[in-house]
Amino acid sequence: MGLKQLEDIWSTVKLIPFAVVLYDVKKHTYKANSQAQLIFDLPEKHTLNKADFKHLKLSSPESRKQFTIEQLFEKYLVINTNCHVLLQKQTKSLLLNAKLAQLNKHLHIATFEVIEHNQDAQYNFDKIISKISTDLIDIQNDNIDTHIGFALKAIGTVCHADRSYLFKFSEDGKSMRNTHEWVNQGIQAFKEQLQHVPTNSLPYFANLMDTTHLFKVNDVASLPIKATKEKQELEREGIQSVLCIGLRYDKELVGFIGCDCVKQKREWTDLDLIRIKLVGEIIANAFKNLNYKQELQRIQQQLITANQKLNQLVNTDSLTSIANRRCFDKALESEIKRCARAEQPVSLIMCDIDFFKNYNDSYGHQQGDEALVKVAAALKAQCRREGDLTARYGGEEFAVILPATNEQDCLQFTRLIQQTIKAAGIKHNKSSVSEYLTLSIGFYSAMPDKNSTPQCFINKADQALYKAKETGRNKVCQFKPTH
Ligand SMILES: Nc1nc2c(ncn2[C@@H]2O[C@H](COP(=O)(O)OP(=O)(O)OP(=O)(O)O)[C@@H](O)[C@H]2O)c(=O)[nH]1
Repeated sequence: MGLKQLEDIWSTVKLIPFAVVLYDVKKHTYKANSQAQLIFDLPEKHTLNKADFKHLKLSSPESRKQFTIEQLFEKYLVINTNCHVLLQKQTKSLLLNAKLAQLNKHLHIATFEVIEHNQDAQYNFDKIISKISTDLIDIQNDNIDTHIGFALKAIGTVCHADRSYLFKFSEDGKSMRNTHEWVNQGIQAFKEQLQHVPTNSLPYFANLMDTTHLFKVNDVASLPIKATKEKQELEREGIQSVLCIGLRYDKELVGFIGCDCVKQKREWTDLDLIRIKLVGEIIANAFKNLNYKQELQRIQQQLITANQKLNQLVNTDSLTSIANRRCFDKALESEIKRCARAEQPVSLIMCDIDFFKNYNDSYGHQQGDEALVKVAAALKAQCRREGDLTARYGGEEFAVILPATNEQDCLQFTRLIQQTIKAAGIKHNKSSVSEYLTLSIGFYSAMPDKNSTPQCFINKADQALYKAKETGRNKVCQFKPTH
């Protein structure tokens, strides 16, 4: 082909109102009109070569496979004369609709139309998708609606729709409900009206959803006769084009995600389909995760409650509901250590009901039990400071741990115990010390050090209690070391 002929062709085709690139297969040279120079950042040269296109990153938006301008002409022309090309520049990316044609044996032509300016950060689809998936991965029940709202807005905007939404089918599949909706400015929302839509009121739609999980209508006006009900409903909502994709949960169809075009019709592209499907799958997965998470939380809570109950059970005396011996042993050990570190005294009181055998014999074992409950409650009521602990040590013997309490304060405390028991007025006609039930009390107060043991405290308080019993009962004795 002569140069003159080429220039003649170029002088015409460069005027096409799109970006135009001409490729001379034989010479491996290119021509680009001013729009193509602008879109591809090409130098304003009469003839270009491969090197002038080197900075371009071209890829297929579906497969992400990269190719050069040469490959676009040579390979893609054979496969497809009409394709989408993703052009990535340094700061932005553009989605182009490319149309390729062979003008003659040596001359190929490509026109490019920008169909999407992806540079707007908010709607860069990749960014949106990664944001939606990250947001929805660790979703909590209280913010799922916000994230779904964002995802619907994103997909609606990216697919140039006026409305996007989620629908859920009822358990029995007999009705559907619009759960989330995004509408573009000036577009009427229909969510409130679409809460209990019987599935059989849209049989054509329901059948397609069931079988293909897809309802794609580029022009509502051209819906077939068998879709009359759907056509009526879509026209009532002012919809010109609609695309709905089924959502599945454990292989079961649970709902669908969809986009409507109201202001103008849309030829839904494969890319629209891929994108809506992707967002739908992310949302369906989020619901799945949320369900798992809620179930897990419920089980965890049950375990925590069961554990708390168990803990309470193993540390509580079943008759008196105060701390049992096990709990006492743990508490005494830790209080001794804590007071040793804080250089504070610890007091241990041991109390034993006087003539309790006689009490049981006289009033019966059951009333004996009731007396034990009353004594336990009276002792517990005196323990008002944090760390104080009353425990049933065994049988009719009780112990009180008073951390950070010296011997004077402990003595005062034992007097209070005596008064409280007296005030309880539990009749005991078989006691030789009083007509009421009384306690013998022994205590030991000391400043613990790192070598102090619980056993040492127990032994000494016990010795004091023994002394109280030996020397008349209904009295308080303190352990004093003999020098
Ligand atoms: N009702 C009842 N009695 C109990 C319980 N645990 C121990 N006892 C009784 O408490 C009595 C304790 O008797 P002893 O150890 O002889 O002492 P005491 O009769 O209180 O005499 P002193 O301690 O010497 O004043 C026994 O008869 C036990 O059966 C209990 O849970 N319920």
